[in-house]
Amino acid sequence: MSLPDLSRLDAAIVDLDGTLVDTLGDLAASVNAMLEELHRPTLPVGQVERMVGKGSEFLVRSALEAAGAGTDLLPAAHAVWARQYEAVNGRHARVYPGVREALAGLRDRGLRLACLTNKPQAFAEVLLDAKSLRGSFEWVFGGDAFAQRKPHPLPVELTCQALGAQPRRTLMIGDSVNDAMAARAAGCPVVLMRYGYNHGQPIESAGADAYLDSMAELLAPAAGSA
Ligand SMILES: O=C(O)COP(=O)(O)O
Ligand SMILES: [Mg+2]
Repeated sequence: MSLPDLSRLDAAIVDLDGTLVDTLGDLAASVNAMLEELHRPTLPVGQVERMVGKGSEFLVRSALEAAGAGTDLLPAAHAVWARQYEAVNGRHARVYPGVREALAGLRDRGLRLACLTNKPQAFAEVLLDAKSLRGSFEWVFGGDAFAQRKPHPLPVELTCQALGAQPRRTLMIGDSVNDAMAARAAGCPVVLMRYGYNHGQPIESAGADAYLDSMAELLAPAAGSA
């Protein structure tokens, strides 16, 4: 476990769901509203949690499978989910402790910041605005911004380019193995938050440089405080 030396970094790329904002309440509410509309059984929140992090198509497909529905419903179901999510986006969501402090501290130290999420771009922009986080980032890139999404390295490489930073000097901050795999393959150091969503798997096996309980630990690693 080695915490990054901020003086050796020019930029940071920050994941959204499970890293900046706890969005599980909105995601579960919208998935279950979709299933109800499709006359399917709803799912426990803990089950929905394991489906978060690989984008909305994966979320909807996994929910349909878990509810015993055929994936031939996928395009129509995704449209239903998107309408439901738009209606609740931000309502049950909360910014994790330490996030605002960490973003301000990273910016104060001269790091350029981008948010890179697998959440659809439009929903990401609305959520970040609603939580007064949009202004912290020079760029916001959603799961539909590029030809590939995390865990593919392409979105990380293109975000580094947008920030004008070399991958080895750009820290990925995430909560799941998708963030770690994308960062590693792009050549970025990576830290993962323990509080997020990792498909029901232990986060410590995700291959990060460090695992944190609060993003604020990046600013004062010795204190280890939130
Ligand atoms: O929409 C999702 O799957 C969540 O995406 P994120 O963890 O990359 O922000
Ligand atoms: Mg995430």
